Amino acid sequence: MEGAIEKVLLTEEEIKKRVNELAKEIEKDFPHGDLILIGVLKGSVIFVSDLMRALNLKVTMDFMAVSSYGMSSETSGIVRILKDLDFDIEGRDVIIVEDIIDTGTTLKYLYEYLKARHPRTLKICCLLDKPDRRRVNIEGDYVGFKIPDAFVVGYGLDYAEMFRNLPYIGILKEDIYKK
Ligand SMILES: O=P(O)(O)OC[C@H]1O[C@H](OP(=O)(O)OP(=O)(O)O)[C@H](O)[C@@H]1O
Ligand code: HPA
Ligand SMILES: [Mg+2]
Repeated sequence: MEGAIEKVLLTEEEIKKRVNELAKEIEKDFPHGDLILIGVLKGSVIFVSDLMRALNLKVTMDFMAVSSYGMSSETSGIVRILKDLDFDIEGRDVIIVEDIIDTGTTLKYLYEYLKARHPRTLKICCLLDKPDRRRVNIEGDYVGFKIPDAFVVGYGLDYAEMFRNLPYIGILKEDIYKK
């Protein structure tokens, strides 16, 4: 697996430190807790599980499954909902937890979709942000790292479903996905 990585962009330690900082920012904004974290399957699974444990607050979690990349390294531009929420979010404080904002297509769609259910607040927490690639206007409220325009894997992020289990975030070698 390591042979497919061009360069380590963020080490396990750097990620851990930043996740703890993000948790502190969220605690400051929601001191009374009672938050719903919505993880976006599957990429955010590792991040949401670490973030949740770093939060010293009353929180619950739910998941949505959407897919726009499929087995490719380019977005299809079409977001499909594969699994909706299990719980009502009306009047609740909700944070969407994502691994990455790339073109913004996925989050823009999800944000509008969830906003229509009238949560009290709706925020976005994403570990990675690739601003150079943005196609639609959407920003994270809590952002871990701004990264350059390169296809990254690890810590939940995949290429063709692989590499999600790398403990760090690495840039994938171009010949892996340009074949
Ligand atoms: O800003 P965008 O260009 O929309 O890209 C970001 C989205 O793409 C990836 O999901 P993917 O569709 O690959 O599903 P996955 O989480 O199961 O890997 C990633 O996890 C984000 O959800
Ligand atoms: O750089 C990326 N890596 C993995 N999945 C992604 N989905 C959007 N951008 C990326
Ligand atoms: Mg993916």
